[in-house]
Amino acid sequence: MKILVLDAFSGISGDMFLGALFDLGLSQTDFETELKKLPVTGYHLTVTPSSRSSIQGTDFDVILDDHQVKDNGITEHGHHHGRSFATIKQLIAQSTLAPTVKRRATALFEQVAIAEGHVHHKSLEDVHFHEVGAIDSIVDMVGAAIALELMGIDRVIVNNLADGSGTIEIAHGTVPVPVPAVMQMRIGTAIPIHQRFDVHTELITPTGMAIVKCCATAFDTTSDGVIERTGYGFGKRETGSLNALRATLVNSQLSQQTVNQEQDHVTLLATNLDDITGQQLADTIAGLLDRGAKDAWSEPIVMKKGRPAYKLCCLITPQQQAAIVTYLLTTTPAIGIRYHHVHRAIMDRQVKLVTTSYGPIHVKYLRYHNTTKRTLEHDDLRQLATTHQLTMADLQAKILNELTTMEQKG
Ligand SMILES: O=C([S-])c1cc(C(=O)S)c[n+]([C@@H]2O[C@H](COP(=O)(O)O)[C@@H](O)[C@H]2O)c1
Ligand code: NI
Repeated sequence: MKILVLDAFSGISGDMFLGALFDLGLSQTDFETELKKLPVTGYHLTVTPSSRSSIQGTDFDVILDDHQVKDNGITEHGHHHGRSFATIKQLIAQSTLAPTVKRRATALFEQVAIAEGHVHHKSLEDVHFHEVGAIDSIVDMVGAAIALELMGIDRVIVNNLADGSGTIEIAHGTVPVPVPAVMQMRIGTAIPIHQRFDVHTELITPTGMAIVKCCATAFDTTSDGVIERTGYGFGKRETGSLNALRATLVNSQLSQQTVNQEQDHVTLLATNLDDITGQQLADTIAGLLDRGAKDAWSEPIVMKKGRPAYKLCCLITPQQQAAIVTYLLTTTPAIGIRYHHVHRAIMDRQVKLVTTSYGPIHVKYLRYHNTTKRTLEHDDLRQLATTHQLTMADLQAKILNELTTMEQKG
């Protein structure tokens, strides 16, 4: 599973999010090919590597064509025109974008439209994105959904989310920070936001908040796995300190790689459930792994009165016990959780990205006293097998042979 961890110590905007994903390796060509599936013109994109505080990152910008800037939402008759939420929703629905991208992009627009509607006391149908803002918003929001899809992100975690303080001048006039649309989106959520009183401007824009609200599944948490890459997307505002969003790509399938001990102490939690749905069970297992469980699974059992049921289990550290028990008691029908402290014999693990003639592949090297093993990362193998039109078994044998030759050569 690929997890995107956003370190939002200087907030988040649509531009910062896309800048960070380009810095992580998102292809501009692939991104623009997808974006062109929407009939929107009058802009071009700039993706510029740059440096702030001596840190290399990426500046992303949507540049509007001249007539768009002059037009600024006013027709020659002096009337405001623009695209309504319904028009934009239809534009997305009628495109050839992937269904997951359509769903996510629409959800992002809906978040902003609902918030704007509340703040300005308009119905959802009456919320309009004025022409210039609409192009920028379409690129940022549809772009965010495209970027997550192209990068194969399964989960998003947001840490250290911060906003500034004071007031800013926008088209509406002087507004307080967090800006009204952001404040509105926070209603009904417990998304933790730290307000920085050293920064007297906006750090979280409405688009940034919509990305957080629609895409993030966990906040202020660590994620087990191998950190594959990290990147920085720069913000436009002068904040007096580094204005960047840091994005980190974590591969949780390669978790516990760097355990360098042969025995450890873990806690095994278990609960029997005869009233949980299959969907809830799968979500709970995903939620446990997301919260840092070393492993989580279910076992089919038969309970009293012949009831078919599931035993839900997970392995965690003793320090995680209180938080995970609370999670299970609040999100499942469980009314009690058994726990056991268990010892495990484990192999030393190290994961290396190895370049082979078939492409790069993660290899897990395992050792226990004199016993050694190595395994190839299944997802990488599947992807390379598709690329080279080989069966996975064939490709595995070829790559293992190549590794043996490499090792013999030293
Ligand atoms: O255009 C509108 S209606 C608008 C509303 C609000 C409210 O908080 S209400 C805020 N803003 C500001 O516009 C820029 C752009 O925001 P994006 O999310 O499109 O990047 C930003 O400074 C907002 O605070 C606009
Ligand atoms: Ni507004």
